[in-house]
Amino acid sequence: MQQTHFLYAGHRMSTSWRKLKNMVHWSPFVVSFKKYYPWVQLAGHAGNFKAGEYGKILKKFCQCEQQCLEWLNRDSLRPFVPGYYGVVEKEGETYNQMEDLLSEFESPSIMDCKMGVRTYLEEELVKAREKPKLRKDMYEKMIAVEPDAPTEEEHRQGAVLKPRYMQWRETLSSTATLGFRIEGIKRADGTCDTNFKKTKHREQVMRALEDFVEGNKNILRNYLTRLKELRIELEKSEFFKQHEVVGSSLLFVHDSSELAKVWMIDFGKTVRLPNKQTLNHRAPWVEGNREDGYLWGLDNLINIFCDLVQD
Ligand SMILES: Nc1ncnc2c1ncn2[C@@H]1O[C@H](COP(=O)(O)OP(=O)(O)OP(=O)(O)O)[C@@H](O)[C@H]1O
Ligand SMILES: O=P(O)(O)O[C@@H]1[C@H](O)[C@H](O)[C@@H](OP(=O)(O)O)[C@H](OP(=O)(O)O)[C@H]1O
Repeated sequence: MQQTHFLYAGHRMSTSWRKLKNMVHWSPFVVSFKKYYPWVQLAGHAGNFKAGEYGKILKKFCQCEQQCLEWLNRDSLRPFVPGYYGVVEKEGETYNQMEDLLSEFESPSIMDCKMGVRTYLEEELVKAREKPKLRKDMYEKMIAVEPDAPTEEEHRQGAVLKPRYMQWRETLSSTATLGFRIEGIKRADGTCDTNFKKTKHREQVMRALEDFVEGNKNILRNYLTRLKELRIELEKSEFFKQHEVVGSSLLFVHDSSELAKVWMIDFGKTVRLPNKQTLNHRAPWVEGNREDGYLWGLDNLINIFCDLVQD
């Protein structure tokens, strides 16, 4: 894999072009909507985004995401997802064009929370069993955080399977115990933190959230209201009932005017269930039932916000 060095967010990084993770892509471009401002990508794959039309961004095309965004734009969840504006070709690449959720804010603070108890699809598990693919990059990411985490065999191979890596990340963070995890935070002053791999316990999450809102109770209350509204809509949504929602995030955005909103983003691994099957998104996952724990995670998140508001 080709290695390269370059600067993002003021940090010198050494990594591959193909998969560049766990860093803030601080202003990969400037967007315009009433004003010009640097766009921020808190998580996800580098190079996935580009500036779109006025107030819009382009994300590398993924058919699964396109289908979800089209449906969601007609569903009761519409106020909680980015507006979708179709497929766009630019410089030989295909993109989904969507609303830039940052555009209505002034120097926004941003947080990405990955939802659910599971971050890989059941079909990924099946594939990994049929055709095991050893990942050296994931082994390296693993030992960088926990040198003793790999088994003897994994150490010998210098590689791990993807589901093994994903499960390790889930139990190291709050995904397995709370049904969500913080992926990254950008504060109003421009400082960023994507070092939440070991943020696992309720108290650690509470401290991170308090820090994110800088102790502002009005912002906490506004987020709590929005999260409760989202839960009501999720419980009614036809889309939500009929999909396994994995690897999707809630994007929290607020600014000093105390405007605070939350949207669902990233539907690259949100898959329609076969044969009219439905999920309740709270039942524990056992392989085959496809439950994702999304609502269980949202319940926990709402509980934590309630406690913070009352503190
Ligand atoms: N519509 C949007 N408006 C504003 N910011 C967005 C929007 N969509 C994504 N982002 C930013 O980009 C980041 C990555 O988004 P997303 O999770 O969709 O990318 P991805 O490359 O598919 O991620 P992953 O690798 O986790 O699948 C988010 O954390 C957020 O900072
Ligand atoms: O956050 P980390 O620790 O860097 O780990 C990555 C993270 O779990 C992504 O969600 C996942 O992409 P998908 O959700 O798209 O599977 C990616 O897999 P990948 O390297 O195979 O893209 C992992 O490397």
